[in-house]
Amino acid sequence: HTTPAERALALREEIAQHNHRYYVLDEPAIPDAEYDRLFNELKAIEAQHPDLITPDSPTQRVGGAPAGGFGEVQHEVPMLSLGNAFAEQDMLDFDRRVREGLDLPAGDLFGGGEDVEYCCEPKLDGLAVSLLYENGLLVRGATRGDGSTGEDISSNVRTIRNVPLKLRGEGWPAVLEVRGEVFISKAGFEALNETARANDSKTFANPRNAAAGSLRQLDPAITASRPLEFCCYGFGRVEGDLPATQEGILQAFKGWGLTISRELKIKQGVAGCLEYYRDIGERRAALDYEIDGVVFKVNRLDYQRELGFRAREPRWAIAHKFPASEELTE
Ligand SMILES: Cc1c[n+]2nc(N)[nH]c2nc1OC(C)C
Repeated sequence: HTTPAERALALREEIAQHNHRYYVLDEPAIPDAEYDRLFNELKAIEAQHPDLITPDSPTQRVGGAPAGGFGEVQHEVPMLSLGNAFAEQDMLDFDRRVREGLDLPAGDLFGGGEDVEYCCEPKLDGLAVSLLYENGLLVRGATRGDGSTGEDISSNVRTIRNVPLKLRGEGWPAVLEVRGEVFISKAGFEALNETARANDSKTFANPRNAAAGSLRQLDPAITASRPLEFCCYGFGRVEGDLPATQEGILQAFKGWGLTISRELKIKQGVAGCLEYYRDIGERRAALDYEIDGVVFKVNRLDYQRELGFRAREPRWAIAHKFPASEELTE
């Protein structure tokens, strides 16, 4: 015999597992009807015993609109933008500055220089967002804003289905601020505009605008109706330990139920970065999300700290952008 509290806990865990499989792994294990039955059973128990409702319950994804608009959030660790590389020479200069900044031997025509290891991934064309987890629970979401002050969009980020309300597994820091991109896929964007046309309401110019417009709705139920997704790319405030490399941190995030880029790769030296840039450039049209470049980050965290940030952007990271596309938006 299980008590309502035990049954509610078991259902929360089982539903969280199915959410992870469906929205993060894209490998559902049960038909939607079975999922709905579990969800409705939990809603019924919570209706009879409201004291059993917890913030990480899947029934709490779509809350009420924040009274009086979005509050402000001060970013303890500024959310800076990236420096850009446009031509190959810009990448060579970036890598040289990195190696000089780390006092690594430059080598000569006959080699001998030590390659810096870079963590590479596509630069999603969405909206930078910060998610704050305390003791594994999602407690706040915020936009980048001007990098120091953003908007509190906690009730809206909770509706993004691949954002875990509670981190999975164990070993996560007591305080973990995850940073990443909120975006809408190309397929999600087409479907959204198809629906807008059918309802004679306004269509969106591009997926980035659609994501921004959807995130800044005061009513979370509207946000919840939009096909928003989140992909992590970094971190901000941390109280506790993280792995010693960019790639190790992102793999840890994946183990905690967060989504990272499937295109994440480690490359050696600037030659490896240019190879990655060409490869993603060739496959760009086939990706199901819009990107405006690729991002290279020095993989070792001790090197990142040693290089630090220039006035407004890190010395240890750069976005290598694709030429702006001339074709008109639809
Ligand atoms: C602004 C930004 C944007 N992006 N996008 C990716 N993929 N990585 C990444 N890193 C960023 O900033 C780093 C300094 C963490």
